[in-house]
Amino acid sequence: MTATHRPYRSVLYIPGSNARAIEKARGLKADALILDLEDAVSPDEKPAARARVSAVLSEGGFGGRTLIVRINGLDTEWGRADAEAMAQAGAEAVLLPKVSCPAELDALAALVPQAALWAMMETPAGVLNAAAIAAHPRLAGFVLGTNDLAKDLGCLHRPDRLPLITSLELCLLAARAHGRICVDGVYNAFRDTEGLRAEAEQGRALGMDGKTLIHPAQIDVVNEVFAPTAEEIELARRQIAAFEAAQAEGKGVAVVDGRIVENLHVETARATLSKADAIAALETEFAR
Ligand SMILES: CC(C)(COP(=O)(O)OP(=O)(O)OC[C@H]1O[C@@H](n2cnc3c(N)ncnc32)[C@H](O)[C@@H]1OP(=O)(O)O)[C@@H](O)C(=O)NCCC(=O)NCCSC(=O)C[C@H](O)C(=O)O
Ligand SMILES: [Mg+2]
Repeated sequence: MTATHRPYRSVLYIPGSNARAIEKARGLKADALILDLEDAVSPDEKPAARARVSAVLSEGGFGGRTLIVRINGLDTEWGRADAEAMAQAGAEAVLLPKVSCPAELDALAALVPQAALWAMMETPAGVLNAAAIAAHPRLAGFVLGTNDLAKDLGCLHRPDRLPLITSLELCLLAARAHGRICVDGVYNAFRDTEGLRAEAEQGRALGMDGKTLIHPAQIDVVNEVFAPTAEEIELARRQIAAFEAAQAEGKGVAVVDGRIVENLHVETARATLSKADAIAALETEFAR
């Protein structure tokens, strides 16, 4: 699976300092894992966490899950050593926090020549430069950092996320304009399943590929919310079949359930089926 065809419904942060959580993650049904060296790791623990994450990457054992390492910013005392260690360990993907302009990705790209780059979108400057950041040739995707963003904006954490909507949309627009993945921010109240579901549904409605998570209890809900439903899959199949039948009769438009189906709808239908297939393939790997 290529980076853009992998599912990113559930993207779980794991503190790089927490050996038990890392071990547990090998059996969790998260589509992707972020091994964190930044905010989840205290300054005292950072060198040991870096060494642990390097060792964990060499050991493997994570099946088809995408492994992303969030390093410290390159303007911190740890960032450069993190990046060099991840290059040495052959990390497949590296996530840079608080990206504010593409030049920061250039600096990272030079340090990790083998890795796909991911950018945390979590500062006002970063959001305003989202299009230029998304255009970076090595970028795989955005991860929204809604806690840092709320801090810098000075906005309230509201269930409807109204103060963040413009930023979420700007990042999505930029990501989609350049064919990048866009993963929503975390829901902090990790034992509040209904609150998580509501926020995940909002993210899916906006167009996010998935949601970042902080606790295993959050995985099942977002896997469900960000997967095509059985009804969506069945509708997609009928739309494709009806459009192909219409085309065979020389028509450019079909009608399904009283709604028109044109080639653009068929593109969406095919994307739905391909996402469902990618999820099924990954879930087969989870079951091994
Ligand atoms: C939030 C937690 C501190 C809660 O931890 P804990 O009290 O240990 O939870 P539980 O006892 O319920 O844990 C049950 C078992 O699950 C394992 N566990 C817990 N969390 C994880 C995890 N993230 N990944 C894998 N496994 C996990 C425990 O080890 C228990 O296992 P077992 O003993 O075998 O039963 C904790 O969940 C936590 O630290 N979460 C991650 C926090 C984090 O990564 N924060 C930084 C990322 S969010 C961020 O930075 C936001 C962004 O930048 C922004 O700006 O918005
Ligand atoms: Mg942050």
